[in-house]
Amino acid sequence: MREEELEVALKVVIVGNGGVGKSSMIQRYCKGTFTRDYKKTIGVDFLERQIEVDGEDVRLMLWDTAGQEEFDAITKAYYRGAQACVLAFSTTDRDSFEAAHSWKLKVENECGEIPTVIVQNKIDLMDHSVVNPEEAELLARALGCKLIRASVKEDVNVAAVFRHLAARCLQEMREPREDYYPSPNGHHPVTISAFNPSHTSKNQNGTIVLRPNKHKKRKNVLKSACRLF
Ligand SMILES: Nc1nc2c(ncn2[C@@H]2O[C@H](COP(=O)(O)OP(=O)(O)OP(=O)(O)O)[C@@H](O)[C@H]2O)c(=O)[nH]1
Repeated sequence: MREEELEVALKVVIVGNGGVGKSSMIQRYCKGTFTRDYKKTIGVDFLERQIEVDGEDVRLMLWDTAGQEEFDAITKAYYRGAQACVLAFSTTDRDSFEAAHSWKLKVENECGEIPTVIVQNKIDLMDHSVVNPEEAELLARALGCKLIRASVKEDVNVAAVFRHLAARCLQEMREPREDYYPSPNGHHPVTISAFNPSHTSKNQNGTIVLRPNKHKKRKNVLKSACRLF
């Protein structure tokens, strides 16, 4: 298998206060549907979608986590092993905007620094906005993240969020290429996946599963994973 045939699987967590549109975003992106009903997420949910980025197949595994605090203890266990994060707040919910810092910290505590996009959702309701544009930009700058304004309802910029994250992750994976050690028999790994949390292993199909250690920076995780081969 040649290097350019690597398949990449990325675990992405979607976080943010209850009602900001996390489940809707994943449904929109993976199923192309939108519903006006609000059914709060209990614990976590999961959907996936395959896309092509820079000629590479990328499998995005999207973890929808409950925004309500009552589920905090359950959801944070599911952050582990995530390689990218969508941090969402709602245009019409001031609390959700102000909670962004603490969501960022919660994810950082479990995953270290991972590529994160801040999504200001519900921009179709801009007339009722409680967050001014400069504030949103300041927040993104303070957290060192890209800000994307989106409307899941109108399907504006939803795909852009996931495409951006996938591209960032691919870029990070390519960075340590000079440290990439081929296996003793000269074969390269078939698949790189970050689906499972903690440490690195190879499954029966020859798929390489990256299992980042808690608090470990992703780049280092990738480096050590590559060194195994
Ligand atoms: N107007 C508008 N409504 C939206 C948009 N996205 C989601 N909604 C609505 O917002 C409500 C909450 O959406 P959910 O996707 O359930 O929110 P959530 O963040 O998953 O909530 P929890 O499961 O409690 O964490 C639903 O009634 C959606 O229809 C949007 O872009 N515009």
